[in-house]
Amino acid sequence: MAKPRVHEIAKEIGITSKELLAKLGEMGEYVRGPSSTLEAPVVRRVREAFGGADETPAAPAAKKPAPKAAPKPAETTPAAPAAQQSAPAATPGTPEPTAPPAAEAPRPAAPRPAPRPGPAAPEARPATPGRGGAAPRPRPAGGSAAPAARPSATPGPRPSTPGPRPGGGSAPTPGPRKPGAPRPGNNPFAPAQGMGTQQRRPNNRPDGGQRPGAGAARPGQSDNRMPRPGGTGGLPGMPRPNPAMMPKTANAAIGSRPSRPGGGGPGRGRGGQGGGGNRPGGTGGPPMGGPMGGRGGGRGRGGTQGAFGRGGSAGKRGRKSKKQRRQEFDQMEAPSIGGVRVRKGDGQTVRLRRGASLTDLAEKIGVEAASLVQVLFHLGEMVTATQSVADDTLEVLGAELDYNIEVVSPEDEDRELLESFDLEFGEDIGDEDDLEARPPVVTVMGHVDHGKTKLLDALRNSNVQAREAGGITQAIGAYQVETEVDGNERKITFIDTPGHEAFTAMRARGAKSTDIAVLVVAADDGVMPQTIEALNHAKAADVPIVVAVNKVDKDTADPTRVRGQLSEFGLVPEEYGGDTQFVDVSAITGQGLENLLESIVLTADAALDLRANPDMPAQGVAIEAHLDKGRGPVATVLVHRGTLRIGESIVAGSAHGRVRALINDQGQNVDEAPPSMPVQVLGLTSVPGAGDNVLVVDDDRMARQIADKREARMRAAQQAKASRRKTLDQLFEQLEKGETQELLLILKGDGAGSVEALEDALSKIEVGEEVSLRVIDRGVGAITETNVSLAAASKAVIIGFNVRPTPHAAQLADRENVDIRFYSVIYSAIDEIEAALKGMLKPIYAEETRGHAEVREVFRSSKFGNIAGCMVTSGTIRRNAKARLLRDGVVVADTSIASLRREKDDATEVREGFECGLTLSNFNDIKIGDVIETYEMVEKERE
Ligand SMILES: Nc1nc2c(ncn2[C@@H]2O[C@H](COP(=O)(O)OP(=O)(O)OP(=O)(O)O)[C@@H](O)[C@H]2O)c(=O)[nH]1
Repeated sequence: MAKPRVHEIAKEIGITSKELLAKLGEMGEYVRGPSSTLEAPVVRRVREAFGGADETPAAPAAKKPAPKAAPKPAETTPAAPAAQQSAPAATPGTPEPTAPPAAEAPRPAAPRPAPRPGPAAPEARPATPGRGGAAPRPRPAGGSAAPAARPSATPGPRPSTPGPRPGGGSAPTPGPRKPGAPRPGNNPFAPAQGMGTQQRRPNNRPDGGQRPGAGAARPGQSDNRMPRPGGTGGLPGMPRPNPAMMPKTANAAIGSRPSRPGGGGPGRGRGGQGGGGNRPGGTGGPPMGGPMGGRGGGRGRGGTQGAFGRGGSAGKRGRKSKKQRRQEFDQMEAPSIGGVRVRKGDGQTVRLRRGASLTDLAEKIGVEAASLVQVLFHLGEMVTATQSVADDTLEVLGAELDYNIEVVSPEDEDRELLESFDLEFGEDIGDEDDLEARPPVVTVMGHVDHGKTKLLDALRNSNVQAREAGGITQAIGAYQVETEVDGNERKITFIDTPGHEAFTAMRARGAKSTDIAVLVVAADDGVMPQTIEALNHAKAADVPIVVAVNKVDKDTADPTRVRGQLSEFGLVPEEYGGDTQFVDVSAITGQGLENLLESIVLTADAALDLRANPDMPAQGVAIEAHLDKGRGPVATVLVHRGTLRIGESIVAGSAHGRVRALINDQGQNVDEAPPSMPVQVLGLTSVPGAGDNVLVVDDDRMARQIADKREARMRAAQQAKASRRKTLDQLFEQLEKGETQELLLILKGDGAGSVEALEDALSKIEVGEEVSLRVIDRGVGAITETNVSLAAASKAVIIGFNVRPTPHAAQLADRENVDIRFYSVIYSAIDEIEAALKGMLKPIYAEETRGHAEVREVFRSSKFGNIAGCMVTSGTIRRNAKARLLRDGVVVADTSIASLRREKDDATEVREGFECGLTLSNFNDIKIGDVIETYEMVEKERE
């Protein structure tokens, strides 16, 4: 059963393999090489073509039309030839998709290319009919052909495929395809017609893939289809009339595109129906309503097969599963939102990360991202498919489509991220026995001017520990004081940033940095609005409150009143039977400070279980961070659990690094920081944000990976925010104002010092108020992909000072068109950037009127809208020129000349005194008497 190979047949015929391959090519058979095998029908056709006897039994000589025809179709079905011819004929008319097959020349009408309806065509048709499929053939007409084709084709071919196919049905049918030259596969339309399919099937050729459309049609598969009973009749396609299919998704929606010439022919009209319409081949299909239409239409060439397959046989190809079909059907019935058809959901929950794009959503709900873009557009927002979209926008869109969009919170997302590294943040490892008491962390809040800062200073200065150590307290964002309670030395950590805003901002970032709130109320002023606000913030965070009634040294102080006032807000003093500690203090005299410390400790003991496992990789929160000259990024970390040590790899938000040094609140270097101890951490590669969580991980690599992922996520979230902010209105506003231009820079240097120095120097550049410079990121080390992505997203320029980009970063920069400038001398960097800034000074433009035209007539055109018949009354009117439409001297529209005609010809310019016809971009409401004024914005020299 071995199939003959090309070189064998070539030898048999007496030609070279190359010649035979060329001939096969002409016949539309794409065979890979001399050792490729050939299917029997092909062999037969080849022999015929070379005057040999047709050995194939199946192929009834009769059918085969002329030698010419013989070739192609044969592939598949020997018998088919004749039939196919018909098909081909039809094809001719149609445009050729791929057309490689052109070669088929032999076929009547030079298959594909030629639209010409070969004489053969007609004949062919007839043939088809016979097969049952006849009717369909309508193709001849060309467009309509499609439909017809399919049916016929299908039917015909299949049956014919006697040989190969089992039930081929009309086994005898000579190779239908042949004739028409344009084998289905080759024929662009084929898909629609179904011819293609068949052919493919028939062709079991190994090389099937080569066929244009054929790829899919594996021989075997084809066969399968054929056999199908239903299919056989030739109406294979017909059966499936399933309209649903036609409308393939996207196409369906749009559906109406006019059909391509080829495909559409007659059927076109219908084309609209199915998405198929659009496709060349497809078009035809739909009309038929037939089965094929559906498929073909939707998938385009390749798809065709599937389409047919269905009808005929097995859907094995798998082109479309039932589910897919179902989807298509759904889609077809999908409601139209703003003219866009998008399949709706059923209230399902779809989880999306913050900053997800429409493409992400589209993937999850199985629709085209482009449709979502359109739907969103109709909902009033313009975003691209890949742009990050704001949470609420996603939710609104989801609601519109009947999906419950769940935007995964940053906290959840971060938890998932850490989990992927087998890390867990926020929990102590081990059991009860591993836990040890830790100092409470306190935040001081209260109304403005009630003495928060003063109190924090007083507490710090009263710090016994500091005094004894002789250290100088350092403002590192937090400090610890010691106090003796019941004979025990107890520590308390104060966060040095007073105010509930900072407290809440951190909390909003998921950082639980405070155990107890000290609410400062000036005794002379009493409870004030921000006192209540602070109170509410503390309550919301479920943090116990200690009230410091301050300024009791003042004559006007009335501590009792404060107690009474706060009682009304639920803070009842212990002395009144409540459970809130009130302490009278004076930040000035130091009165009551020790009592305050004691109350804090007692409250912590009474209300909280402040314990942590000190023997685990440290976890905490960055409460402050900045870029220090010389030391690089410095972060003050409050350790929550575990003990932070020098040399450990840490990740802090999207920053990472290895702990190079730890400095306590007295400026002393320490080797480790246990729970609740604030320390400055040196060694990070970038500056984390306040509130970022900090954790020690196994190694630098893991730290970097986590940091990079967080960075990417943050960027996406930022883009989402930014994108939301940029409405058209705002854009216009910006344009109109044109006041400021900003040069965004990302600085990368070989050391924190040089980066600092560069930033410093840059900040001193001044070229006027119109332009400014902003460093949006800086760092030490090579320019990374992260830097480039940020630059691309922000349209920033990267300055590399004695550093180079990594290979990947360089490639990305190329791709994204990111400008990277390298310097090794700080002054040349400054000079160049200064020049760049000057170059950004907006050019000055002035408007110059070019011409006027008066509307004398308005012609309505279904194709172009309203066309203004004008007389140019001054200057010239140029196509594409900016234009205003004035009505009674009032500007009704500011647009441009979309098209311009003089008489019946397109014109680029029409001068004064001539008549012209024109249309305006996006403006249709033209009336007689309107005046169209064209103008140009001309750049003027700056002085
Ligand atoms: N007499 C007296 N004055 C105080 C006391 N505490 C603070 N002050 C004064 O009150 C004023 C405000 O004190 P701050 O510590 O700046 O108050 P704050 O609450 O931090 O103010 P903001 O930072 O503006 O919210 C300053 O002039 C302090 O000197 C105190 O106990 N007694």
